[in-house]
Amino acid sequence: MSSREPRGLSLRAVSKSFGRGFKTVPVLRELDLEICSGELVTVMGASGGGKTTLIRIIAGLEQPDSGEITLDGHTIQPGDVGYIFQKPVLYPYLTVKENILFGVTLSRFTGEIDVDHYRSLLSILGLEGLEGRRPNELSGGQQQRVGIARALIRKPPLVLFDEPLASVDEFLSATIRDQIDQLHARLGFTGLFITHHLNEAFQVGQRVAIMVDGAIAQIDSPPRLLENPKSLAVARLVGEPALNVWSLGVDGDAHQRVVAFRSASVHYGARPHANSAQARISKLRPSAHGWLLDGTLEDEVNWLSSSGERAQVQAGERVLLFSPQAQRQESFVFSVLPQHCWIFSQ
Ligand SMILES: Nc1ncnc2c1ncn2[C@@H]1O[C@H](COP(=O)(O)OP(=O)(O)OP(=O)(O)O)[C@@H](O)[C@H]1O
Repeated sequence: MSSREPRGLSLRAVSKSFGRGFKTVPVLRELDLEICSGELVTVMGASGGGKTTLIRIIAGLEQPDSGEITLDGHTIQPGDVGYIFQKPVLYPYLTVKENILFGVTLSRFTGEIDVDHYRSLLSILGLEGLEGRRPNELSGGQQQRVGIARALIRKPPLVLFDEPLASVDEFLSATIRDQIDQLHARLGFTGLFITHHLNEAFQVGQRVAIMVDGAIAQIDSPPRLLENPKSLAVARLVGEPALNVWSLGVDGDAHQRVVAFRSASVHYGARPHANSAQARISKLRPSAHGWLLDGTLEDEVNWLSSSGERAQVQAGERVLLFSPQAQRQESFVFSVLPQHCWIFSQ
């Protein structure tokens, strides 16, 4: 491999549509993604957005219509990939040990069984003592961990996780996430973990790729995604606590402009400030993460950047939102923390 060839997983302009003629549905649209060698990245996106299609294509289970996919500069071979399915696919008549070792004993992957590696997988995944059981004698979470051990037994350089925690509760999910992190630190594989849960996306791996309309809209660390989403679609997907989106009308280029802010950043009882924008609240709706506010801005001057494009409200600047009740109850005033407030043109 020449020094100019990329290390890690590289996807360039990968496209995929399903169906034919008028019924063609584009699922991936010239998707680009670069993952460093040894990095674990989560891909988060809405349900039905194409995440499973993406990793099936990387694994060679589905063919792309166009685009290029390489691992460390080479075409990916079946033996390069460990695949963890949403629902573990275990052989019902084989024991836990036989299921885990199945891949090593297959003739095309013939190799020595690394007993130390096998033992460390059992230990990290909490499967010790269960080796003689069959899948129907295991809980769903234990079956999923057997599936993870089976995918990792050959130490593949690339590991693909297809929403493996979708059907376990949050407590167990947190335990398995921690085990996946330990395995990644120990084995150093390049990994892609797909999910539509924000918690999972933020707690597994180093960076999160946000998938919107069949492409990666932004790839960043969790704090950067929270503080500086590049578009309204990204802000909505990382929008727990709930995101309020208000129209600011149309700009000079006929783009719709909106201001978006998180409910959790709304504070009550703040004092008016010289650098404030005012708004009337027309409706308050409760959500699990705070109030969702419908309203109209009365003074938007301080919300605009000098270029008139998307801007984050300046640090130290206060944005005040007055509720209709304020006229009757003088102290009913909201303020929004500026670092959780953005302007988008779309
Ligand atoms: N083999 C197929 N034939 C036709 N359409 C398909 C096929 N596989 C997937 N699709 C469609 O492609 C779209 C993306 O599906 P995909 O399973 O990749 O999404 P996803 O993001 O993984 O969803 P989820 O999070 O709900 O699992 C869906 O509209 C789905 O119906």
